[in-house]
Amino acid sequence: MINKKVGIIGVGNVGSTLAYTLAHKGICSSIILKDIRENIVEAMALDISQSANAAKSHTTVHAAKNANDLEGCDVIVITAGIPRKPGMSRDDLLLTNAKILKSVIDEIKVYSPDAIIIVVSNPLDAMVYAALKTSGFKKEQVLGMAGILDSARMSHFILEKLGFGAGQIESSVMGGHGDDMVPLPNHSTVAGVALNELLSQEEIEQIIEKTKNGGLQIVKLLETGSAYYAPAHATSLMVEAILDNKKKIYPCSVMLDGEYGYKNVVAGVPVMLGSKGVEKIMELKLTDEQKRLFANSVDSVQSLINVLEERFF
Ligand SMILES: NC(=O)c1ccc[n+]([C@@H]2O[C@H](COP(=O)([O-])OP(=O)(O)OC[C@H]3O[C@@H](n4cnc5c(N)ncnc54)[C@H](O)[C@@H]3O)[C@@H](O)[C@H]2O)c1
Ligand SMILES: O=C(O)C[C@H](O)C(=O)O
Repeated sequence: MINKKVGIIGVGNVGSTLAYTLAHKGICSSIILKDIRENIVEAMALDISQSANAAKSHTTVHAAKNANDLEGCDVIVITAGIPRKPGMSRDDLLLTNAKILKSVIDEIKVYSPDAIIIVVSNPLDAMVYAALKTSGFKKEQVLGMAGILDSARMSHFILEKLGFGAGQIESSVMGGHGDDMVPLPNHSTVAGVALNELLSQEEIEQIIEKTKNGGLQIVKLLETGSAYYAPAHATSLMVEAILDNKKKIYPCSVMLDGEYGYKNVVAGVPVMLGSKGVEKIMELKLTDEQKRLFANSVDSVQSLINVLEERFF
């Protein structure tokens, strides 16, 4: 924890909630916030710093005045970009957010070339690819947050159906963070009990569909943007695992290099996180049907990458 610095670029709903969460967990010595909305980011930094002081946390929180305030970050989280609104898919954000991401990466390259980068902006997997490509950083150094969120949503829907098991549900979701993500019921348990011993196949299918639509459900209700409490908490777990070299295994969006039979494409898979970032990719045993669904999801990410390659890079 000593002398660990976290940068958050994009201090809207997810970024500010993440800053608040990290400041209260006290897992880093300083947090630096950067956004194009200068007054807003200053207000956020003041408010979050004051709440950290109320909580007697030793984490300091500041707004970046200049890009060089990002110097020496151990981890930088990128949430800069626009969220979708009702009627939009995450993929509709592709070119707008890629442009924003590139400008952010240009600064990180100069001031924090050794930072581990966690991308949150959507469409997530394509943004991780864009961050890797524009930064030229090692593939271990750049990853995306989505799998922890999608798994938490699956746990929520399992709990909703069962009515018991709160805090004891382990769910697993792989693939791209899009409409064809791949929930894995056979790798999900309640206090170690297999899901199919607790729920019928039909109930499990309903949970899978609800999980895939979990983000959209909130977008429709909010009307002005997308979820942020669960995304921020999920990101804080990744930051913590990296800062504390915890070697925790979480589903994260990473560049595949032969794992699961794919190369040069990004998708969500279980990853060991430590101070070097992505320290290991774990290969789960998938059924033939899950392999087919994963291939489908990877294809969707690949088609976004193809658009970036043709129209952006
Ligand atoms: N990966 C996931 O699971 C996940 C979950 C939630 C949200 N998201 C995505 O995260 C992104 C942010 O969501 P949000 O709800 O916080 O949106 P938001 O609109 O509340 O915040 C985005 C912030 O980015 C800032 N910004 C824009 N351009 C910038 C730039 N060049 N430099 C610095 N800051 C810049 C904006 O000023 C704004 O404060 C969206 O793309 C959303 O789709 C992803
Ligand atoms: O749904 C969205 O657009 C935001 C995010 O990807 C989510 O899943 O909550």
